[in-house]
Amino acid sequence: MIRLSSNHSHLVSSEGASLPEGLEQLLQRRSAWPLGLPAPNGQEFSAILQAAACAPDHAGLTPWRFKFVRGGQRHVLLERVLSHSDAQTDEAKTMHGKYTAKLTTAPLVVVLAARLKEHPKAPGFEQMLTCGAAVMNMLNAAHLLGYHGFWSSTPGALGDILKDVMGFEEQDQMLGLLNLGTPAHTPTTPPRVSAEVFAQEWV
Ligand SMILES: Cc1cc2nc3c(=O)[nH]c(=O)nc-3n(C[C@H](O)[C@H](O)[C@H](O)COP(=O)(O)O)c2cc1C
Repeated sequence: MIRLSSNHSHLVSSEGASLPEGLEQLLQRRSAWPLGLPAPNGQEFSAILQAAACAPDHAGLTPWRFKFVRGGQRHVLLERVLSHSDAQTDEAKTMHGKYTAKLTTAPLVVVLAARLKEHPKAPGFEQMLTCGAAVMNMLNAAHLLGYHGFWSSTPGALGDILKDVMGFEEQDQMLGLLNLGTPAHTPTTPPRVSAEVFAQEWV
């Protein structure tokens, strides 16, 4: 059994034994930006994608949809995005630099979407939570493989443009980008919030 340590700063087993290595590793996960090479290789990325399928999924609806882009193809995608009619407004033009950074910094970019269905037992919000869990599983899988990830938004028109350019379906809701790769320097990050802030035993 896992419990809070006496100073509530970390988790220990009830016997005071150290945690399983996998959990110790999980507790070290941090996002990082910017990301560069190396990126997960094909086999590693397959495992990362498969981790999405381990998300809890009420009624087994598989409500997440991803399209990914890597290497030189990121620049092909960027060109299609920047030349899209929705990217020609004055407002959108001010975002071109941001779109460029978002799509071409990390070596592997997964474009995330939710494809929700009507279901009598699994309402849309549950399906959306499943999508979040699927992405979180991918972040954790990447971390366990020694890479870093960064989940980022698609500001302005970027989400809708990617939806169109990459061939998502009309009903898909864009959920941002999962960037994968390796930071140039190990990020220094603040400590995590203590579990007692958000979880109390009800007695
Ligand atoms: C859906 C979603 C979108 C996000 N978009 C951005 C973003 O565009 N820019 C940003 O700085 N952080 C964004 N974040 C937060 C980062 O992904 C990251 O969680 C944050 O920097 C904290 O790092 P940590 O994961 O190590 O706690 C987003 C998070 C989520 C869940």
